[in-house]
Amino acid sequence: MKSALTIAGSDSSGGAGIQADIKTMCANHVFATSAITALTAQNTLGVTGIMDVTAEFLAKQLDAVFTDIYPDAVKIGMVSSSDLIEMIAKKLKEYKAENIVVDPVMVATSGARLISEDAIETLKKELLPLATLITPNIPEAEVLSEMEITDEASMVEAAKKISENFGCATLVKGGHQINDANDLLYSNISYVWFKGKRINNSNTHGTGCTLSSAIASNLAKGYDLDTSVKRAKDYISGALGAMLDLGKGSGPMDHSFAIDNEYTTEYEE
Ligand SMILES: Nc1ncnc2c1ncn2[C@@H]1O[C@H](COP(=O)(O)OP(=O)(O)OP(=O)(O)O)[C@@H](O)[C@H]1O
Ligand SMILES: Cc1ncc(CO)c(N)n1
Repeated sequence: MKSALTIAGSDSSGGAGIQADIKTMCANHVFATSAITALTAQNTLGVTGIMDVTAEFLAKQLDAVFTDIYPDAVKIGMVSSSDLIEMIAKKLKEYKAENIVVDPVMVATSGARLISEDAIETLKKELLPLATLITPNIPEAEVLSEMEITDEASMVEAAKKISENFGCATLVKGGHQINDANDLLYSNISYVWFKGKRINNSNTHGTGCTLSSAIASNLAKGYDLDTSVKRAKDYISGALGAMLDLGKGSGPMDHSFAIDNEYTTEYEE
């Protein structure tokens, strides 16, 4: 069985972060290992507390995983401080990690800030150049490209800028669009749209974490980038379309849809 490592924060409500990543990897038939960057006290209404691990303890987790169950892909999510980002970059280089998907998490669905201002600079300098793929949502793509995104043409322009600046592929996610949910993949000087029908479901807690973990899972299984994004887009559409409604705010998605219905057949290896 292939394995994927998630380096991310814990979400006590189970909808985003490490918990979403592990559920997604499992449902995509990949063994999930983890290195936790922070604990968050969080539910569908918001984040009430964040406690970072130390860089030394993060390094211990990464050493434990890389020296034993070497990952076929790595997904990186919430990393709030510069010293943690620097440690991750150091370890990814040391262990020659491959298939690295970076979800540049900045703000939670509920609006809470999950990265410090100075850490954004470290992310750009140290981590993004190591990525195979970066998966910003529209506000994150605006920060990384230093331009405004107002339509599909500016999504393409921003994705191109990010790819050129950091030397990797970029998927600008369209979850924040008004009418559509179209994601744009820019890689090797060309681009492709992954068109999604917008699902009328306000329970979108953890969509970004889930999508990036599904992409990492498919890369771990050996699919090329385009196919991995296509399969991940199908997965997120299924998980959102299952219309789970838990909690008092923007609730989590249903990962068991992939186990319960014919979707399993498509994803069986
Ligand atoms: N209502 C929706 N209907 C269909 N697809 C959606 C919807 N909302 C988000 N998506 C899809 O979910 C994926 C994640 O996109 P989104 O832009 O929501 O990421 P994000 O903002 O990083 O997520 P998060 O809320 O976890 O931070 C994308 O593939 C996007 O197209
Ligand atoms: C731990 C964690 N990571 C990422 C997100 C982004 O959705 C979140 N809300 N919580």
